[in-house]
Amino acid sequence: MPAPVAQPKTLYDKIWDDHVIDVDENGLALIYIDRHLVHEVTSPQAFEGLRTAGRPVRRPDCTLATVDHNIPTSSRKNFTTVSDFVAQPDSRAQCTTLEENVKAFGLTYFGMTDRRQGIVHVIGPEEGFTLPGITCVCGDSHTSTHGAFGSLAFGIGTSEVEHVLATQTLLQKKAKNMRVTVEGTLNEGVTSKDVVLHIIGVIGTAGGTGCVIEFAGSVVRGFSMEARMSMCNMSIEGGARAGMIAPDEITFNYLRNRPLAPKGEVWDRAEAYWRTLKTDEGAKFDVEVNIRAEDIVPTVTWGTSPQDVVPITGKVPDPAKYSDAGKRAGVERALKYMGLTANTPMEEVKIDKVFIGSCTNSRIEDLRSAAKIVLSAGPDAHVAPGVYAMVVPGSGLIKQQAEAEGLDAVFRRAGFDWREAGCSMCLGMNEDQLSPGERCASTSNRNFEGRQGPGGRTHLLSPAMAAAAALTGKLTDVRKFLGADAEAKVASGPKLKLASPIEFLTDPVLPPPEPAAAADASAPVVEKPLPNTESSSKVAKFGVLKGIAAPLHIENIDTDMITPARFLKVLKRTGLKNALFANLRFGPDGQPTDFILNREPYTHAKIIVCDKHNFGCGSSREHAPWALKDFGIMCVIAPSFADIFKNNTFQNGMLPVILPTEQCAELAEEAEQGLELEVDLDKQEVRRASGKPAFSFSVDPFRRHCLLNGLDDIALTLQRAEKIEEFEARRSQTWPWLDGFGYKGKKIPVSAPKQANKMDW
Ligand SMILES: CC(C)[C@H](C(=O)O)[C@@H](O)C(=O)O
Ligand code: SF4
Repeated sequence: MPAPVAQPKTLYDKIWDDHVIDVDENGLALIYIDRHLVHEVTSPQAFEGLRTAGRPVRRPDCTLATVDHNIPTSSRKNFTTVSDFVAQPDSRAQCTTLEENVKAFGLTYFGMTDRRQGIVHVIGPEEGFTLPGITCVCGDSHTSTHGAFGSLAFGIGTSEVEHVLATQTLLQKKAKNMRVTVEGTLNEGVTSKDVVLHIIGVIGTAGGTGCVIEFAGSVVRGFSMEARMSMCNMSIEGGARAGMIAPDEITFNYLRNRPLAPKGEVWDRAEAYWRTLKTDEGAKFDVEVNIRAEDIVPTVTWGTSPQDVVPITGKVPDPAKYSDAGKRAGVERALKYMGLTANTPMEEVKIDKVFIGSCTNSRIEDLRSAAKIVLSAGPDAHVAPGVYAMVVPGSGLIKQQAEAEGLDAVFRRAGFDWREAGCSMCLGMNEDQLSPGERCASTSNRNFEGRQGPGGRTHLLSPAMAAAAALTGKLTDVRKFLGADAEAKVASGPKLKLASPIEFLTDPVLPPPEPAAAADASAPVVEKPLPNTESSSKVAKFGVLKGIAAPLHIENIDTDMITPARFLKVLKRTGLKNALFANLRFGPDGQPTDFILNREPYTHAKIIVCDKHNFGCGSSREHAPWALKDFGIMCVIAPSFADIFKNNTFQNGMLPVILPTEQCAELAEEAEQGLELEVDLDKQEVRRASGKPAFSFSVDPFRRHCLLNGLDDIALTLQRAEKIEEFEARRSQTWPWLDGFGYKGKKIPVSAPKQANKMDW
């Protein structure tokens, strides 16, 4: 008999197949996780869960933690301890809690006195912790960034963080394959940020829902790793949990000699494997999108969703031109929030602040490209009067490299504020925030209502465009700063010395730990690798839910809207009742508005019915379902959900129900009349008080089983310990470089040997 012909596979298929430990009859797979990044906001409840259940972290060698979201970006010159330095009590509590947890569980941690500290999605690649062919997760939606290395990287909620800490695995259904190909030649002034904003404008914020996107084509192949990271970073803004790019020479050159990348013979073996990681000829994609590079011009957003993009040469859209009433209402709402008038040329939009930073655009090339614009405006270039512009490098090492190159001096001389590494004004969990009504040109990734501070208005753009806006005081076509004249000014400006990042990655790396190494002695109870298979967290059973349903008619309800950033500073899963839709429910004076959940009978709502798509998009914050639950809402009915949010609701014993838009609209209408609904999970139907026929829905069989019986995922997974161990043995044989090694136990001082005089710590 002839041997069966192997089906051509996509890059995603290959990585997926290499990580499946076990699959059930419904296609739910248990997959192994190679790399886990941890930060202070989404981990406290997960560590608490481990403690309560007496479980250790299964693979400290594959886990890396840092603080980024909450920390101040002011000078650390007088830094002594986190407790002294972080003034805001809730932020401080999250930072010190992470410090206690990494100590107790024996994890590698880049804290605030470590120059490797930085945004979690910047430090992973920088250190070589992120590698091709791996699975990589973090309690953060922009984990998609790491897909730029040809890895399967995606954000998870806090319950899943706990699952990974305890088991180094996750339960996943395979996603669909989507390919976005960008071919042609890019126009002058167009960067990967413009490309990805353009793509999101084409596919929409739900375009990639349920998919893993592979970015392909000559334009993507020509991009540096930094540019690729900016693209994959924003896959989540296109609805896809993960985006990826096949590894190639550019990837290998970036990784070679990084502290945590394999070395010597192991590198050769790894590289040979990495070279097989590309989509086979003839492999099938469920969705294909083709983009012409020539169609892209420098791009900005005008509204409150990342899909609200427009070329900088364009105008604020006119709601009157939308025939669909729902779309028209959406545009009107966004323009009102943004304080914009229809048909205003984008270049006439004045700004108050500029933010150059975030996990999308805070890497060395981003800073270089912004600095080049400043230089191209000549020696007298200065931030426009009345504008405040800040530059926040993505990590301490990037800051150091930028200072060695002289970029900080370029920015400072022109009146930019040069800060310390962190998430900063991307989401304003620290002091770096917009005031109500302020308008910001921002290199970050989200322009949701209130994203950079309540009432703040965000326009997303590239670092070069942000620098141009800072100098003119309004959104500006960066091409005005390009050309021969500009080049001449750059050439006659201060001489910048291009440095290699490797010069700064000089910290010693420890050898791999012994195979069975457990967490250090101060860790709680760590005897056996998989000790507790008893159900620990008592998830309440979901049977029939009867009650008032609150109708919502908003498209793309994002998790920033459900739970604004200032409420993420909790250490528990509870206490979030007032966080729910806080910016809509309470006015600036703190008084309740007439938002639906403040009105009777909806103050007692147990269900939300939304008749618009993409409920729960954006951030992976599990605080969104926690806030809903605290309010008393255990079920959300909508035509579609963002993937991470949907998962997070299940993890909390809540039920997301998907029904066709017309049925949601019918239910919303009954909800408007104050009629109750009855959601029956066992029968999978929604019954109506109006007596009209019930609507049927379907839920993944495993999720349904867990909800009906109140089962805990972690305990169920730990029952498969033997299979996990078998996989790990095979993994050590086949991909030995994946058994982590690194800095554990070594504290690296902030001052660098070479640039000590240049540091501002
Ligand atoms: C805090 C975290 C859960 C969140 C995310 O998942 O994206 C944050 O990084 C954000 O950008 O909103
Ligand atoms: S999107 Fe912003 S807040 Fe979220 S990880 Fe990136 S920099 Fe931090």
